[in-house]
Amino acid sequence: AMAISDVGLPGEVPWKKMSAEELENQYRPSQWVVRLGAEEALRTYSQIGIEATRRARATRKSLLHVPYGDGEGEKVDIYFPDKAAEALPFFLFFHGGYWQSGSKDESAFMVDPLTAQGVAVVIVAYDIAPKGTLDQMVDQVTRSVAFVQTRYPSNGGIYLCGHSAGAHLAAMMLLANWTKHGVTPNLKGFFLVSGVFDLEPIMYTSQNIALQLTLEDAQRNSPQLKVAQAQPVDPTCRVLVVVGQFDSPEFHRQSWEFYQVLSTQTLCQGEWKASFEQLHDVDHFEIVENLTQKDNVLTQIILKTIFQ
Ligand SMILES: N[C@@H](CC(=O)c1ccccc1NC=O)C(=O)O
Repeated sequence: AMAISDVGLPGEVPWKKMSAEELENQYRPSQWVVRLGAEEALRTYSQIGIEATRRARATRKSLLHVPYGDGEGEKVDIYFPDKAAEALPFFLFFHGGYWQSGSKDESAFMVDPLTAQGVAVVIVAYDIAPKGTLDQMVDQVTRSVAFVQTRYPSNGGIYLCGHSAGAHLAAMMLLANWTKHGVTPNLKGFFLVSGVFDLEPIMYTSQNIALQLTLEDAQRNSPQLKVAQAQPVDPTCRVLVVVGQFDSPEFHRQSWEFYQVLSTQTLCQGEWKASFEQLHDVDHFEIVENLTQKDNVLTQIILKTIFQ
C-alpha cells in the first residue's frame, strides 16, 4: 500500500509512513481492545455509561439539561454531593466519540465516586459532527467552562477532564482566550485521558468523513502545535496526561508527545505542572468505565489531585 506522505523526519512522525489501512487501524480504538471484540467493547462502554447515568440521576441531587448557551445542544447536567459545602470543587467531563458520537446522557461514569467525596460533577453536551464543526465544539466547551465559573463564582477549583476526543476539547482549554468570555475560570487541573492532541493524522482516516477537517482546521485545533501560545494560568494548575496500556501505539505517541511539549513549556515559563501516566491493564474504554469505581487508580489520582 502507498504511504500517506513521505515528508517529515524518519521516526519523528511515524504516522506519515503508515499505509492508509494501518493509520485507520491505529485510530480505531475498539480494534485494540483485547478482552472483548470491537463491537462488544463499544456496546459495553455505552451500557456502562447509560447505567452510571441512570444511577447518578436516581441517587444524586442534580440539575439536568441546564443551558450554558442559546443552542439546543448547549446543555450541562450538574450532580452535587449530598452534603452542602462552601467552595465546592467542580469537575467537568467532556465525553469522547471522535467528535461525532456520544452524549452527556450516557457519560456520567464518575458521578457516584466523586460526588460521594464532595466534588460537584458537570457532564457537558456539545454539538457533535456533522451538526457541529470542531471550531464550534471548542467554542461550546469554552462557554460551558465560563458558565460554571459565572454560576458558581466561589467554587473551590474547576477541574477539566476529557476522554479521547473529549480530552482534545479539554486540552484546547489550555489555549482559551478567557478575556473574550468575560470571566477567568478558577482552573486547577486537567485530566486528559487517552486523548488526541495533533489532529492531522485524523484527516486521513474515515473519521474525517463526518468531520470534514481541512489541514488549516486540523492545525488550528491541535493543542500539540498551539500550546506554546497558551494563556498563563494559576501556577498550581496541574495537567495530567494519561493513556491506557492497551491503547494503540499512535494514542501512546499522541499522549507522550503532548506531555513532552507541556513539560518543556514548564521549564521555559514555569506554567504547567504536567505529569504523564500509563495506566496498567486498561484499554481505551475501560480507562473511563473504571471511573465508576471508587477504588480505581484513576479515580484515586483524580481525588488526590483535587484534595491535595
Ligand atoms: N469508532 C471508534 C469509537 C471511538 O473511537 C470512541 C467511542 C467512544 C468513546 C471514545 C471513542 N474514541 C475517541 O473519541 C472505534 O471503533 O473505536
